Amino acid sequence: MNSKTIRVKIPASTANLGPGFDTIGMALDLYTWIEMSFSDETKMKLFGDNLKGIPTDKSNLIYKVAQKVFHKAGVEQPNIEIRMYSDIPLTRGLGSSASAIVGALVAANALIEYPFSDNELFQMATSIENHPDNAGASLFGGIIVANWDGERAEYIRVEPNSHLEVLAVIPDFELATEKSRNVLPDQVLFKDAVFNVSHSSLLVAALCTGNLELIKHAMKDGLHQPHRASLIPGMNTILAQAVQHGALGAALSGAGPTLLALVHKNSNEKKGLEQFVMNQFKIENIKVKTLWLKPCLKGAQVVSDELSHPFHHQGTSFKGELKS
Ligand SMILES: Nc1ncnc2c1ncn2[C@@H]1O[C@H](COP(=O)(O)OP(=O)(O)O)[C@@H](O)[C@H]1O
Ligand SMILES: N[C@@H](CCOP(=O)(O)O)C(=O)O
Repeated sequence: MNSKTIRVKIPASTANLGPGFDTIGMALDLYTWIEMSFSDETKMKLFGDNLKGIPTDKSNLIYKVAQKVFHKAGVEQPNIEIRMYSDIPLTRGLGSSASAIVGALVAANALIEYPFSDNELFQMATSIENHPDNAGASLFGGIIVANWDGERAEYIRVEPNSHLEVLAVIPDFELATEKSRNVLPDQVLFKDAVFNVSHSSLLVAALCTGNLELIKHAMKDGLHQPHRASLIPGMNTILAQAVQHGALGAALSGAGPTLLALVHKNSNEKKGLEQFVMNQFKIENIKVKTLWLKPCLKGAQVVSDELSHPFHHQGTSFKGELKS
């Protein structure tokens, strides 16, 4: 057993981008940090408010995913120490589970000297998370267009246009992905399928060519957002009117409840858009937090500089140890 400590920084992700259900994802500059090392006994320490309620025993997701990597590599159930901090809120549609899974895979793989390629990690991440767009975005950064047939995932990474900025509006209630998937129908009408194929294809073409003006026509969905609207009061109005208030396009982020607007970074309507969205949620008596984010170009990275790690910074968003 080696005595090194691996530190990994993993971006959040927004899935679907409207019509690209389970297909189009984008990494965002909001991060989870994981430290992993071999140890005499298994220990976990969680830092910061966002990880409240996460188990610190062997049922922990990071622990279980890391053990899958060790098992696949023929390393039998080592004890590990895990330390983790996250700025990504849980169950809000910003891919916290995918970032955790990707972080565990990357950290465990690095700890045992990289037996698995990035593509093998992508296959493992997708088979655990089930959403290749979240998993791919957290692993590779940028925009990921992906598919998953239940056995194998394919993806293409698209470089986000440098003018893109993102307004994330995060309601103060949780919505588990499972609950938000349970409201979806088993079957859809042919015309709704055609609507989504055409809009999703147009969106990918717009993102690939940097045609930001097309986004407002392309970022429309008839497959999942209408069914989820009852879970997010105010969503329909916001999505219908965001473009009039300066957004390039708007969508439910992942399974929600976060709403996401794509915005030109030089737009002079940013404040107005933010105010509009906050007002709509206020009408519904829902408290929200707004974050201006950028697409994250880099995926999960092993960080060698110990001082760049938030555990070692005082005065950042680090709030202290929760439990050990
Ligand atoms: N850093 C983490 N460590 C352990 N488990 C995590 C972590 N982040 C997320 N999870 C698990 O994933 C769940 C949230 O997943 P999900 O409902 O898909 O929402 P999200 O949109 O945030 O991915 C959490 O309730 C928790 O069980
Ligand atoms: N395509 C999935 C995306 C789930 O993403 P999350 O960030 O909410 O976990 C869906 O829409 O159900």
